[in-house]
Amino acid sequence: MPKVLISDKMSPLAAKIFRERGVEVDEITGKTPEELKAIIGEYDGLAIRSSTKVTKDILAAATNLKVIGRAGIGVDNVDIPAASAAGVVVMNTPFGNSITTAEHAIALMFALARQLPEANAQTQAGTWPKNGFMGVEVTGKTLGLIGAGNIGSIVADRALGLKMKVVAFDPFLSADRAVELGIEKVELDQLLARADFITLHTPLTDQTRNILSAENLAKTKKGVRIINCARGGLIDEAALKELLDSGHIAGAALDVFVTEPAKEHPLFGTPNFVATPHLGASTNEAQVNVALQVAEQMADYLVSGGVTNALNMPSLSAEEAPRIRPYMALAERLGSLIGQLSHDAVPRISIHTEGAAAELNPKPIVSAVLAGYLRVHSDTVNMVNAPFLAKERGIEVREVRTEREGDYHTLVRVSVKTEAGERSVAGTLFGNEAPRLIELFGIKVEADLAGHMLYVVNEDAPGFIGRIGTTLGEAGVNIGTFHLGRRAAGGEAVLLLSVDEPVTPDLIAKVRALPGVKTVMALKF
Ligand SMILES: NC(=O)C1=CN([C@@H]2O[C@H](COP(=O)(O)OP(=O)(O)OC[C@H]3O[C@@H](n4cnc5c(N)ncnc54)[C@H](O)[C@@H]3O)[C@@H](O)[C@H]2O)C=CC1
Ligand SMILES: O=C(O)C(=O)COP(=O)(O)O
Repeated sequence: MPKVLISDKMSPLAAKIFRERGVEVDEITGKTPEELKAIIGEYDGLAIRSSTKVTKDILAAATNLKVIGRAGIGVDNVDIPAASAAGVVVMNTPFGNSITTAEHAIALMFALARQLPEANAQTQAGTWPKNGFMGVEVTGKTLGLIGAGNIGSIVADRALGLKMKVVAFDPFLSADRAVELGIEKVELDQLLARADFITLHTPLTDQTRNILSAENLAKTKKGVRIINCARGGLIDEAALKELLDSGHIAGAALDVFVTEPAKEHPLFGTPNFVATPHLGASTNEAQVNVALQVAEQMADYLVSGGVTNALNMPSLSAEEAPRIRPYMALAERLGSLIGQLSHDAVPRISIHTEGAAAELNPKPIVSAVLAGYLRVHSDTVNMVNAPFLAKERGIEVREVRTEREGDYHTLVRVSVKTEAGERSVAGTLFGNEAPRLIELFGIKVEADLAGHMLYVVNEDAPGFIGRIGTTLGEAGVNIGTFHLGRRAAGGEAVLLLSVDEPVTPDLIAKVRALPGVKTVMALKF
């Protein structure tokens, strides 16, 4: 039974779902990295929020780990390249807490506009500060959105409802989408110059880190109010403090900090500064959504191999899975075959799908080819880390699709670039599910690729088949299937035999000694 560790506070529904789906679950929160390292080796799955940091070091100790599930959106606390290299799928729940987080941004905007936290504190302290808190209306003001994805678009919708004007900087926002959202797409400098309120809704990446740098903060309109419910690290906190102190920035509300938990901070106590402890996603509704979703997704993967919302692997929906799985098996065997037959590193692998195969999502097929190819040289390769490893090894991966059918209703061809030129193998599915090799280096040969096999290239000449049968018989090796192909009568011929036991070096030597044999190799699928 697969076993999952929930290492951050999560709705009890997550554990309930895991158990219902036949997954054993432990809930152990608040561990230090060292403590987590000591126990992570026992688990197949790790369910987290933002507190657990899944570093390279933790992953190195996670010898059984197959999936990390983030009950939330941001995955900057997970070393995704290291997880990919270790073959661990990383999933998140991209929509479950977006409304809640957008609402928090709007709440913080009002908190700033009317200085609610300080007015509340002073009122309850008994000073009745009626004249101390002059606010601003949001109606008619310009809201500058940095990042107009899921959360940013919801914030925009709510802000338009509040009669604000919304301008957005997001290089990936299309003009059509901006029109659909009723917002104006602008460059960052324009946003900085025009916005009365600025709210951030991008992930933390190398491109977004410090997007509100000291230099950019200095370009903002005097009296601007800034809200960050996305990630610490997007704003230069020291520059923010200076500009709040100088009065250039009229207010700032941060839900997220460069270092969390932020138990002390130079900004604390600054007038017009509002802080919440990373509460963006903390509503009953959002936490139920993300807990249910993460547990379902992780259980799907651990129990049946379904992949949803993975950040380092192509998704495979429940509808797609039955159609695409036989292709993945075919693709993996073709990748493995060409890997076993090519001795040198290849600079390029091309995957060509034709006919019915070309209508499918190509990503799982490509990943399966690469996994089959690379696994020849490493036991730790799988569908998750194969594209990553191929990139690391400098292998260019090309994908070509031809929807028109050729000789076969459906076909997958894998070609590698070698010093001797392009070499390719091709296969099809019989009855839409049984993988069959149909072509090997330009020679038509129809074969199952399964179990232990012997691959022989020889000169096509009478008597050869008898001699090879005798050689194997004398060695006590039972032949399962026998497949033949040749370029032309009397030319080069290919023989693929499946045998019941591993092919020994001794048997290879005996076959190699037969007249007319050019190449002999043991293959394994
Ligand atoms: N405070 C909290 O508790 C929560 C924080 N978050 C944070 O909010 C972030 C955004 O979430 P979603 O809207 O769901 O993500 P999303 O992926 O739907 O949207 C992000 C947007 O940022 C844009 N973007 C990327 N690079 C950019 C750049 N250099 N400049 C401007 N825009 C850029 C993207 O094009 C995209 O439209 C998450 O990555 C997470 O870090 C999410 C949930 C809760
Ligand atoms: O979903 C996100 O990206 C969040 O930042 C929410 O974080 P949390 O799950 O509340 O620790």
